[in-house]
Amino acid sequence: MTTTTTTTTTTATGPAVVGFDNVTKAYGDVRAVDGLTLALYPGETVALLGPNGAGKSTTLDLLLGLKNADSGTIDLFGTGPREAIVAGRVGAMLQSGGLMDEVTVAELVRLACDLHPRPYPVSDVLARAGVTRIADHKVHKLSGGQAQRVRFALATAGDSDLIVLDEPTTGMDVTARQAFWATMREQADQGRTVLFATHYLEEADAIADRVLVLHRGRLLADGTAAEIKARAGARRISFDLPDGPVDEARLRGLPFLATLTLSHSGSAAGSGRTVRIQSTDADATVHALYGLGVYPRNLEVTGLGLEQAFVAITAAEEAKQQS
Ligand SMILES: Nc1ncnc2c1ncn2[C@@H]1O[C@H](COP(=O)(O)OP(=O)(O)OP(=O)(O)O)[C@@H](O)[C@H]1O
Repeated sequence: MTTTTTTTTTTATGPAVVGFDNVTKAYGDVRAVDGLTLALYPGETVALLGPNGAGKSTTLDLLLGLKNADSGTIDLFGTGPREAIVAGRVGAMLQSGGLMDEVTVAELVRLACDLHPRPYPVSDVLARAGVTRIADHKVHKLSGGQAQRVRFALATAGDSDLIVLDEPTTGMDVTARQAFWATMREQADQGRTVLFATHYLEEADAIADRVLVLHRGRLLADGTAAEIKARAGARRISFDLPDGPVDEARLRGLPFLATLTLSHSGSAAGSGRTVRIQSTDADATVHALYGLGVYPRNLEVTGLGLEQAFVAITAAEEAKQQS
């Protein structure tokens, strides 16, 4: 089966820092990563998206040398993953990365700094990750969100060129998330590459310069969030109808309709109906709407959000594979 991907228009600066060339990794019959080819460049913030089981964690594990590929090659900074990690080129924050028990946050961060070839001062690392206040707390007594911040501190203990994050903000509150992403943006602005896997599509939309969509171990889409949304094709149309009879069947007969919902919107000014449509050709649908003699109020035509685009793209791929 061939899978098409959109072409990225991300401005690549300099040679690739990460290269996957036709990489495959299977667990028994399951191809967790299936012929993956991609390149990442300095200064990019890249979101790795995909439904559960798409192969995101396996891809990151291969990148970090925690698993070996069955075939294909992985290049990091002109070497293999393990050499790059030993050289301190990569900082990583993994989903389930166990933190040592019985040590304090400061002790653990100091250890990570000691191990890094180009460490930052411990106090800077603690401050950047927002854990100075809990520096003398025992690691095993931290809340989920605090433990995530400590993992973040460990990933930024030294001057690495690539930062790899697996579901980094899980368990963080809104303030911690915002501070976290502001720091990551700074890291990317300084020329580092930030690669993160996430299930929070609004984060990917807001943060990432480039979005990779994985599906069953294959790269389904690669582009900016705007390109991915445009690729999904559909647009949303919403409008209000004044009080009075509505011929719902005629509305449902509009061309290029994917979905239609009708809801009542009672207000002091009177009650009416709000119609929400997803259309694969919004211009034609709106034209036909006027043709029905319907005069919509507050008409809005907007693109899909990244989340809806993601669902549309992955559902279309599922349908293609099952047909
Ligand atoms: N150690 C393992 N042994 C057997 N199968 C595995 C193993 N690790 C992953 N898999 C399978 O490989 C596929 C890809 O898993 P992976 O964890 O990489 O996906 P993911 O995109 O990170 O998923 P999630 O979003 O749920 O974390 C899944 O079908 C998973 O069940």
